[in-house]
Amino acid sequence: MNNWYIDGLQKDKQSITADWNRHKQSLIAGVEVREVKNVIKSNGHLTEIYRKDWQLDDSPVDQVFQIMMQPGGISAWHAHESTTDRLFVTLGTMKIVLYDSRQLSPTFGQINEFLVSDLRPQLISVPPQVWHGVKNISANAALMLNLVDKAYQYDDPDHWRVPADSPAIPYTL
Ligand SMILES: Cc1cn([C@H]2C[C@H](O)[C@@H](COP(=O)(O)OP(=O)(O)O[C@H]3O[C@@H](C)C(=O)[C@@H](O)[C@H]3O)O2)c(=O)[nH]c1=O
Repeated sequence: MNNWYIDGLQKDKQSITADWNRHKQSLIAGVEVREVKNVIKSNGHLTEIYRKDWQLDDSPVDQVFQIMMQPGGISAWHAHESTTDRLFVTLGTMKIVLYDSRQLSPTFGQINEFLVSDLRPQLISVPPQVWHGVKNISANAALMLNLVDKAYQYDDPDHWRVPADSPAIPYTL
């Protein structure tokens, strides 16, 4: 009997698996995710960030840079014609959202949403031409590394943007 139902109620769908992995979201074509476990040490912990032998993608690491984001800070939407980003949150918790606008892609129109944190580290490889946006959902400043396969070209940045509230991307950060 559901005589206790009220307007607008919704039943939860599965969000997590029995071993605490996020219920499978099918990845946008070309996106790779590598979950990393923190190695607890007597004086803190150690976290691997990138290894070539993880074979996440075929391209090298040409540059590594770090972004510090204020609490609640949003940096969106970005895309690169030929550069692969590999995003790794080293401090805090960030929401990383991807959108596939590639018309010939098998995952055209798809959104991927990741909650990434130093508590549960992940390396996310974002292929070229996939839109991405990030939001610091922590109460403190967050740090994110980007390990790119083509170093930043000061005189000709491989960087396209649309505003964070662009109706062209069906997601509100
Ligand atoms: C990437 C980069 C930027 N810059 C300069 C350019 C600019 O004046 C300033 C800020 O750079 P951006 O506008 O690219 O930063 P931002 O808008 O925060 O974009 C960054 O955010 C994330 C989510 C991405 O995906 C990245 O590709 C990255 O470019 O720093 C460098 O000097 N060296 C670099 O390697």
